[in-house]
Amino acid sequence: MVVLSKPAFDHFKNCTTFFPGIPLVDLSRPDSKTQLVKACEEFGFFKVVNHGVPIPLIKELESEAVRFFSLPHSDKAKAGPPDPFGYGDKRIGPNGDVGWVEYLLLTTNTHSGYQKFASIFGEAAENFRRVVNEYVLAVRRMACEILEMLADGLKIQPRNAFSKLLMDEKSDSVFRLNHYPPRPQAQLQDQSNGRNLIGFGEHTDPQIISVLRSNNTSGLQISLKDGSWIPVPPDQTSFFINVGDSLQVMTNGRFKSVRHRVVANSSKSRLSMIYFGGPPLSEKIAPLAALMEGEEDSLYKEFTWFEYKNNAYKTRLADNRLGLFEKIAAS
Ligand SMILES: C=C1C[C@]23C[C@@]1(O)CC[C@H]2[C@@]12CC[C@H](O)[C@@](C)(C(=O)O1)[C@H]2[C@@H]3C(=O)O
Ligand SMILES: O=C(O)CCC(=O)C(=O)O
Ligand SMILES: [Fe+2]
Repeated sequence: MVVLSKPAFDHFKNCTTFFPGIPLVDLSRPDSKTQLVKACEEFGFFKVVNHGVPIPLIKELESEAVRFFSLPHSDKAKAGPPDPFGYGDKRIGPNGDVGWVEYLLLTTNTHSGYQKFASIFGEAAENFRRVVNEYVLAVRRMACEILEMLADGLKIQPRNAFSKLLMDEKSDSVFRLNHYPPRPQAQLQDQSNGRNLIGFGEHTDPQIISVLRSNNTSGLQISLKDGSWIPVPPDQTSFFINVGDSLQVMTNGRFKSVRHRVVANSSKSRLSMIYFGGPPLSEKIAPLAALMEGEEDSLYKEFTWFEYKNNAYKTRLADNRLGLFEKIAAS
């Protein structure tokens, strides 16, 4: 007889639909575009292998991040508070969200995110900046390939309809390093309340696409349509891809932006690095005409990425940010 641990039992008890597992897409396979479309429609989330991002580059960035987060708190705090860029500790965003996490948030299209960093960390910042830049270029290339395969899979012309927004020199993309310290010993011992320590509260990402890589510590979970939470087994040599709110709108709801969160229940620290590929601020976010069938209406009112982002920063993490822009209000 198979005996499930309590968390595993609770997980299956709460699931009302059969979940076949996190979709895995091998980007080198000829049929990957079909699998990508299916994963974006069903979950808005999938894992990719054969991604072409060099493992030594990933490891180099990880070492830099570990070095930064190992500094005394008073040193790291000099690169904060986040405005929204810079070093942050526990507070996420401007509206009262907190998590068991410290982070560094950087913009990828100007050097402004590094300015306070550089003035504090001197030469060490230079190497850090070089590695972040190389890494961001590599993951952006992969994100663009995925977006082009998705355009092919959806039979959209031109195939760079999505990816050109990330390649635009004014693309408003963001890069984030999250460090979740090990759960405090006292809470590890107190298993009786069974409560999760929230590392990063549930939310959807506002941008087009997010590319996440973590070390081998678990914690990330995605929400299925029935509201159940599925743990994502970590894999440090693969990437996890999220559909963001903007891609949901551009596909008129065909692709779903996935709700996700991080629980920090581990005795090991979790380190994640996420590239959020966004459009230029002036870009109009609307369903692509090539995708609209027959008399199909847009599910969303028109807005620019500037308007969406501006509103996002007035919301709490768990809020449904797309609700305000839906033509028929969400129930
Ligand atoms: C609570 C917040 C943090 C966030 C801005 C917001 O007001 C709502 C969206 C949040 C989010 C989630 C995905 C990314 O981590 C992020 C950088 C983003 O673009 O939107 C964060 C924002 C943040 O941490 O500044
Ligand atoms: O750190 C993680 O694994 C995910 C964090 C996340 O979802 C985010 O920063 O938007
Ligand atoms: Fe996220």
